[in-house]
Amino acid sequence: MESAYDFVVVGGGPAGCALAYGLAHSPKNPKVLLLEAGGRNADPNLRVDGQRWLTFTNKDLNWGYMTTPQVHCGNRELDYSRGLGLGGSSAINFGVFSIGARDDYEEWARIAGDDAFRWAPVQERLKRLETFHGALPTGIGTKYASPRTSDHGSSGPLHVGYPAECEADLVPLLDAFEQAGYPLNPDHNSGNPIGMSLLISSAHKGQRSTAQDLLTPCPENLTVLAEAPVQRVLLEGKRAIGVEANGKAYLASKQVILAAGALNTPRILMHSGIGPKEQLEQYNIPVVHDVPAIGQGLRDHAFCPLVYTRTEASTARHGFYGNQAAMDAALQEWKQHGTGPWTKFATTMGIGFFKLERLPSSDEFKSLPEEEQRYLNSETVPHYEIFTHFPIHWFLPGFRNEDLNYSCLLVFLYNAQGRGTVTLQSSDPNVPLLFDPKFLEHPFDRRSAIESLREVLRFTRTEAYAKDTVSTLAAPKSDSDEDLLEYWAQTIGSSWHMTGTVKMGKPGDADVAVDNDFRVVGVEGLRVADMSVVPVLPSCHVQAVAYITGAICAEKLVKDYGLE
Ligand SMILES: Cc1cc2nc3c(=O)[nH]c(=O)nc-3n(C[C@H](O)[C@H](O)[C@H](O)COP(=O)(O)OP(=O)(O)OC[C@H]3O[C@@H](n4cnc5c(N)ncnc54)[C@H](O)[C@@H]3O)c2cc1C
Repeated sequence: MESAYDFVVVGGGPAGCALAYGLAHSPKNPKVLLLEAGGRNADPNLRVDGQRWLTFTNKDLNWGYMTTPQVHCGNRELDYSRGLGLGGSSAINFGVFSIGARDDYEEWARIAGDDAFRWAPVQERLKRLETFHGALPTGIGTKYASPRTSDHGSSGPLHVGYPAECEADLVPLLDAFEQAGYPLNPDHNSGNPIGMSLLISSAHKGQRSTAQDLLTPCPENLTVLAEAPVQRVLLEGKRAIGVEANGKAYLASKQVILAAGALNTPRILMHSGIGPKEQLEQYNIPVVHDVPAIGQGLRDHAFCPLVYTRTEASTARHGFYGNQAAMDAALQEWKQHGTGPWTKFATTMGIGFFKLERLPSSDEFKSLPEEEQRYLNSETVPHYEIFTHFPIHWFLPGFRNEDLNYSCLLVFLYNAQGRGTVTLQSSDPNVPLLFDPKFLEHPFDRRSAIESLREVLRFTRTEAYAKDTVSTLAAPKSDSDEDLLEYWAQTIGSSWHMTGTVKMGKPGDADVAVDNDFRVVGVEGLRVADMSVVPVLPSCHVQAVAYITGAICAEKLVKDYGLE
């Protein structure tokens, strides 16, 4: 059978779209097919900036995954959402656009043995990806944000930046952090995220940006097929020749690249006979190549909330969220003009990345491998994150109208040392894998959780913050180790930053599934380019890393096939 395409890309998330974009726009115009399991996501009303927190509740746009019961989190099964449809998880995510620490990329380059992943070339690629809108929201001075033009792009397909307006209590809160000893950082996307910053979002002029924006306009040599869930890779011996989606074959003369995300790419590989031999045999899947690492290196960030009601004078949230008519009118305004309160409330917040002074002297830290200690001690790698203004009233069942003047601080647990798994549970390729992130299983993760929450509690008790607090809605009973850990266990959520299930590394390393050219070990013509391969857990909300992953893979393919 003749191949209609040079490249077949599976999955239309940030990585898949960046990859298809890079290939299709290369000078020799190769024929590229992008297959996406979900729909086209064409409805502009899914892009309301202030409603970015709710899109994932739309069942048609979400694979609807849950974790297995988390042993260290009260055996709770946690939401493990993944985006379904063009844009992938970027179409349902919360719009935080953060790129991480330059030392993350230096570490990636070290692990992979390839300078392509170092910070300097990565920053140049990020600049090509974005159009950064750096005008500050009304009332925000350059003290709070002053990004340098040289750190940002001005003509990429993804529009990111600050909104035109922000909530009344944002500046006072940033001031409170500064007064409490947390330094301000003028730009969390400069390569050094340490400090408290004004959030940059994947949104512009009240409208969310998603990976779909990379496909618009769509070049003639790129074919995008929606509603095409791929079940397996088609192989001749150990060479990939195409993929099968709902009984139809799509052949690639050059390469098949899987970009179905960290939870679904391993599923396609395993059902193609590529993965841990014992698991495949247990489900009667003929083994093509035994790759024990596939599905073994799952990492993720987790978070927990602190919530306080605040004085009426300090926030305007009740007046908006407590008034359905005001929200409906605001939606009409957004639909007609793209402006109004839905472009202001919960569209920018404070985002802070910090070191924990006490962590490096803990036994749990000192027990880590030396390389990991060195990485965690490097200048730009934070130990935890604080995120302000999260609209938690939408997520806490029974949240009372009268409590809507509140402040919510999220504490994010970084650098998880636990390694979770994604494993087969059926021989049917349409059945999801089992997802076990093993939250709080590793002693370091528990120590880090305790110390970060203790630190944020300390902040809430400082005069600068506490003066506007009326009552506590959600917080640990005390700051003893036991109470802090128990609070994490009862309130923990995934940040949906799943990473590392088809890990990249140097061939021969036991935990490696792809080499630094994204090639699946032991199989020809097959690459993986999405968050599955990333061998570090980046110090950020990771969509930017997914875009970069797709972009780097495209660059390497363009070079390999002489498409420049
Ligand atoms: C609720 C939520 C909130 C988040 N918030 C943020 C945030 O604020 N900021 C941030 O940076 N990150 C956030 N993330 C994470 C971020 O969106 C993801 O890390 C990123 O989108 C991953 O990109 P990816 O390309 O690897 O995979 P995905 O975005 O998951 O894309 C994979 C694509 O492949 C498709 N696919 C899967 N299986 C198949 C198949 N068999 N055949 C064909 N297609 C298939 C999927 O439908 C999907 O479109 C959030 C994620 C979620 C779910």
